[in-house]
Amino acid sequence: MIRSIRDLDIAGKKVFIRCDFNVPLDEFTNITDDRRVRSAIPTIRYCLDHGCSIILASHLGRPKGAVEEKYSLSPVQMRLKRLLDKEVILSSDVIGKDATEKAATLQAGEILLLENLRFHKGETSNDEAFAKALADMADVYINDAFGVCHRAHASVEAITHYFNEKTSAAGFLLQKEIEFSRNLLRRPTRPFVAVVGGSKVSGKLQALVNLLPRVDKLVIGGGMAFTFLKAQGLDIGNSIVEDDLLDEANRVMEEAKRLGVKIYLPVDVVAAQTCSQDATIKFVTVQEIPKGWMGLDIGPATSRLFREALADAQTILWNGPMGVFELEKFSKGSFKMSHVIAEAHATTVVGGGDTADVVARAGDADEMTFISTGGGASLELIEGKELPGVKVLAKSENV
Ligand SMILES: Nc1ncnc2c1ncn2[C@@H]1O[C@H](COP(=O)(O)OP(=O)(O)OP(=O)(O)O)[C@@H](O)[C@H]1O
Ligand SMILES: O=C(O)[C@H](O)COP(=O)(O)O
Repeated sequence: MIRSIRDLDIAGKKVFIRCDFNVPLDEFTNITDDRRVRSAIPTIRYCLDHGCSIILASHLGRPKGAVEEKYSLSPVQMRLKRLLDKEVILSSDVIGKDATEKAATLQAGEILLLENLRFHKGETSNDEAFAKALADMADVYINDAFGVCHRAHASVEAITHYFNEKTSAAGFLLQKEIEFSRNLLRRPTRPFVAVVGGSKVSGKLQALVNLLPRVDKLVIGGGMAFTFLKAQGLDIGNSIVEDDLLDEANRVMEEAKRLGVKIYLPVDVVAAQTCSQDATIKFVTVQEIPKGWMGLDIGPATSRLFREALADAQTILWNGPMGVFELEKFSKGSFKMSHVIAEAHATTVVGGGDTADVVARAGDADEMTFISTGGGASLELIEGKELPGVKVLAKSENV
């Protein structure tokens, strides 16, 4: 069991809330799906209702420990202002003079958003000094960032070393996510089919290995598929691939065979020489991707194959788009997948920032049973792993 914000006495306190505001942005840094921001509102409102001053913190994208303007949390600040109908101050640094001064003078009812945590290298290295500097800003720590709970990062893990059971807990979103995944997906109605795609192959391959004993079928599309296709000996041109994971991909396929889990891979793709909206495209089988071309979406035959694979599913878990859906030319496979899952007579669970964006753009959000704000995090939870960010907030006998 996880400690809840409701278990704490937060009245009038300065509360640090770790959120996952890692939202999809377009080329003009407009937020294309604000689900992760909207999902944080109940916890923020609860703190406001209890007379707290609030420090919000999040990462956005994967800057490498230095400031990169395109990853500023400024679009999130604007969206929060609109959703809360309230001023939200954005600090210009993370633990520097601006952030610490603004945090120190924050009054009840005021909200400070720290700049992107990953602008500081201490975040991803789970650095104690960085975590302590964050912790020193507040009296209470709340984790509401389900999407990043699988990362032992400073604002998720090390920071909890500076709080105790009476001053740290999970927010409402984190509690809801954990409850849902644990209750429903540990005892799924069968057939249980997992559909995975996207581009984070290294981050999600291990999750596939652990998912195998739990699922009946595994559908692999998106950028993820090419590591598997290459492992099978196919020439995939310039498609996205992780060459050092070919053996691992083969092991997944062997293990699936041993367990009787059927794996479905693309049979055709939409290929182009460049990943751009004005690129010339070709529909080719996976055996015929021309040299110098790359697969950027699943093709129509694959969409049909995947639809058939899902026809008898009673539980569907989808994580990772089927193609580069951000560009209209390569979005059809992802939208078709969204429609198929939305129409299925099954319990349907969607996870991941971009995957949730696909579902929203396809107009299918209301048809899904549950849309998780976590991608990698929800996969790891469903595999049965203990997430570092959740473990540190476990309820003990004394609370
Ligand atoms: N064939 C492909 N080639 C290159 N990139 C691809 C391909 N298919 C999908 N992608 C990219 O994958 C990205 C999304 O993958 P990702 O694994 O991050 O999914 P997600 O739903 O955001 O999950 P998470 O929340 O864990 O990040 C998109 O930006 C999309 O353009
Ligand atoms: O989008 C996500 O899955 C989370 O925000 C975690 O992001 P990360 O994969 O860059 O750690």
